[in-house]
Amino acid sequence: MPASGAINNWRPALTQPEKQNAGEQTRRAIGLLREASGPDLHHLGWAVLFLTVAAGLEVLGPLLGKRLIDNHLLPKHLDWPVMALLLGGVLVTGWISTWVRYRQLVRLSGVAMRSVQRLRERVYTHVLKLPMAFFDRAITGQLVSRVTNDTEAVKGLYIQVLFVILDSTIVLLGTVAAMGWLDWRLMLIVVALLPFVLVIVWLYQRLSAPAVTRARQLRSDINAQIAESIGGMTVLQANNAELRFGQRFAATNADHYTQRMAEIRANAWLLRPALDMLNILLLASVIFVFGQRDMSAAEVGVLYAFINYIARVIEPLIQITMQFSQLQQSVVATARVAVLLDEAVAQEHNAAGAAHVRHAANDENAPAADIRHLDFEYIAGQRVLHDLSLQIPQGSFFGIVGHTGSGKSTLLSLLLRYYPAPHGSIRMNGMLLDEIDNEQFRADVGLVPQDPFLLAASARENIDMGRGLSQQEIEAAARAAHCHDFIMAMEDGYETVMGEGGSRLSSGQKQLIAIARALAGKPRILLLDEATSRIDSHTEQIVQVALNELRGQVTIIAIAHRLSTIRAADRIVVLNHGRIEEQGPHEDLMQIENGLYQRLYLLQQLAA
Ligand SMILES: Nc1ncnc2c1ncn2[C@@H]1O[C@H](COP(=O)(O)OP(=O)(O)OP(=O)(O)O)[C@@H](O)[C@H]1O
Repeated sequence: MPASGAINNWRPALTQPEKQNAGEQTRRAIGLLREASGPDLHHLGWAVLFLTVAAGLEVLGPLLGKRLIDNHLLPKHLDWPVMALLLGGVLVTGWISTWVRYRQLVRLSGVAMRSVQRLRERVYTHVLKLPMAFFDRAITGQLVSRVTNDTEAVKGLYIQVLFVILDSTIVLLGTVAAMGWLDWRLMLIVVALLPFVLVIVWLYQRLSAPAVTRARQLRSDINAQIAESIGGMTVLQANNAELRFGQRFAATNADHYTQRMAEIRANAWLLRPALDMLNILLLASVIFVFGQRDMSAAEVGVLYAFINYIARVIEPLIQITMQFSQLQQSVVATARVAVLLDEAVAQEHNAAGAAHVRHAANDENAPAADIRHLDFEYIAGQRVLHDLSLQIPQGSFFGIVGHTGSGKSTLLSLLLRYYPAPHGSIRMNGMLLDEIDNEQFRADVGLVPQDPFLLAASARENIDMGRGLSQQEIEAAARAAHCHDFIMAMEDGYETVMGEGGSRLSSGQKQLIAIARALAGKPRILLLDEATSRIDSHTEQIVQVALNELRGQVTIIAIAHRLSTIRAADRIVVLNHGRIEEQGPHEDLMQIENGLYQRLYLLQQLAA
C-alpha cells in the first residue's frame, strides 16, 4: 500500500504512450488488433486465399501476352480464335483479379469496422470503470479522442496492413516467381535492386516518424482545447479570454500544420522520387541486358513480360512503403488505446465471502460510518487529512463544515471509495469499505453531489438512472425530495425531457431531482456534498424539510457551506486543515467562545 494512501506516484499513462519505443508500440498494437478482431479471424484466412488467387491471375496476364507475341504475332501465325482467346485471357484475368481484390477489400473493411465497434465499446466500458484518481488528471478532450479517433485508427491498420500490405506482398512474391520462371538471371538482377527500396523506406521512416507522432499528439491537443473551451464557455467569455484562447489554439494548430508538412515533405522529396528513380533504373537494367543479348524472336515476349512485371514489382513496393506513414499513425494511435486499456480499473469489490459481508452489513448495532485514524494525501508529503476519527451512528444526521480546503470533500471521496483505502480504517455498517461488494455498497450509499449531473432525458429517467425502478418507487422518491409537484406541473409530467444538463430546470430543481435520484435507491446512508450551496433560501428550506423527514430512517452525512442546512443536525463536525477541530450539536458549538464554528456561523449571519 502506498504511504499514507498517497496517490502521488500515480500519473495517468494516458499522457505517456509516446514514451514507448516503436517496437513496444507495434507489439501492443498487434496484440490489441488480434483481440479486437477475435470473432472475425476466419475472414483473414479467406482474404489471404482470395488475394493469392487474385495475384496468381494478375501474374498470368503477362504470360498470356508473352505467348500471344511469341507464338502468334512475331511468327505471323494468325490463328484468330486462339489469339482472341489469349487476348481475352489477358483482359479477363486482369478484370477478375481486380474484382476478387475489391471483394477482399470489402471483406476486410467489414472486419475493420466490426473491430472498431468492439474496441470502442471496450474502451468506453473501461473508461467508465476507471478510478476517480484517473479523472483528476485526465484531460477530457484527450480521453474523447482515445475513444473516437484512436479506435478509428484500428480501421487504418486493417486496411493498410492487412489489405494493402498483404495484397502487395502476395503480388510481389507471385511476380518474382513468374520472372524467375521466365528468366532467372534477369529476375536476379531485378531482385538485387530491390533492397534499395528498404534503404529508401528506412530513410523515410527516420525522417518522418517524429513528425507523425508529434502531429497525432497535437491533434489530440486540438481536441482537448476545443472540448475545454466549449465546456467552460461561460467562464471563458466572462473573463474576456476569447483572444488568448484563440491564440493558443492557433499556435497548436500551426504546430500541427508544420508537423504534417514535414511528414508530407519527407514523402514528396524523398520517398516518391527515390522509388520512381528505382523503377527507371530497373527498366534500364533489363533493357540493357536485353540489348547485350542476341535477340531472338522468342526473347521479345520475355521482354514484354518483364516490362510488365517490373511495374508489378515496383508498384506493390511503392504501395507498401507509401502506407508506412498511415501505418505509423495507426500503430501510435492503437498503442495509445492499449495504454488506456492498461490503466488499472477501480478496485472491484466483489462479494468474496458474500455471506459474511451481508451479515456484517446488516449489523444494525454497528455505526453507519466508523472512521479511525484516517490519514490521506493526494500528493506525497502534502497531507490533507490527519488522524481523523469519527463514529456516525445509524439513522443520525451529521453535518460536516469547515473553511475551503479543510478536507470535507476529500473525506466524502474516501467514504465513496473514490480513492484507494488510505492509512487508518473506514467501516460502514460494521464492514471495512474494501470488503463491501459493489452492489451492496451502491445500494447502501446514495450521493447528492454539489453539481447535480442531469441527463438530457426525462425526469423519470433522471431519477431511475437505468435501475429499472417502478413508477411508484420513482414517485415516492420524488415526493420525499419534494420535487413531485414541480415535475407534475411540467407539460409531460415525469416524461418531460430535462434538456442537456437539465437546462430546463433551475439549480434548486436540479438539486431536488438529484436528491430524489439518491433516495430512489433506498440508501441506508445518504451523502450530500454541498447540495445547498447553489440554491436559493426557499429551495434550501425544502431540502431541510426533506432531510428532517428522512431523520431516523437514513443516516445523513451532509457537507455544507451554508450552515443553516445542517443547523438541525444531531452533530456537526468542524474540520480545520484536515483535523477535527470541534464537534457537537449546533447549540453546543455556539457555546464555544471564539470557536471556529461560532465564527463561521456569525460571519454567515452577518453576510445574510
Ligand atoms: N484531486 C486532488 N489532487 C490533489 N489535491 C487535492 C485534490 N482534491 C483536493 N485536493 C487538496 O486537498 C485539500 C482539501 O481539499 P477538499 O476539496 O477536500 O476541501 P474542501 O474542504 O472540500 O474545500 P471546499 O469547501 O472548497 O470544497 C485542498 O488543499 C486541495 O487543494
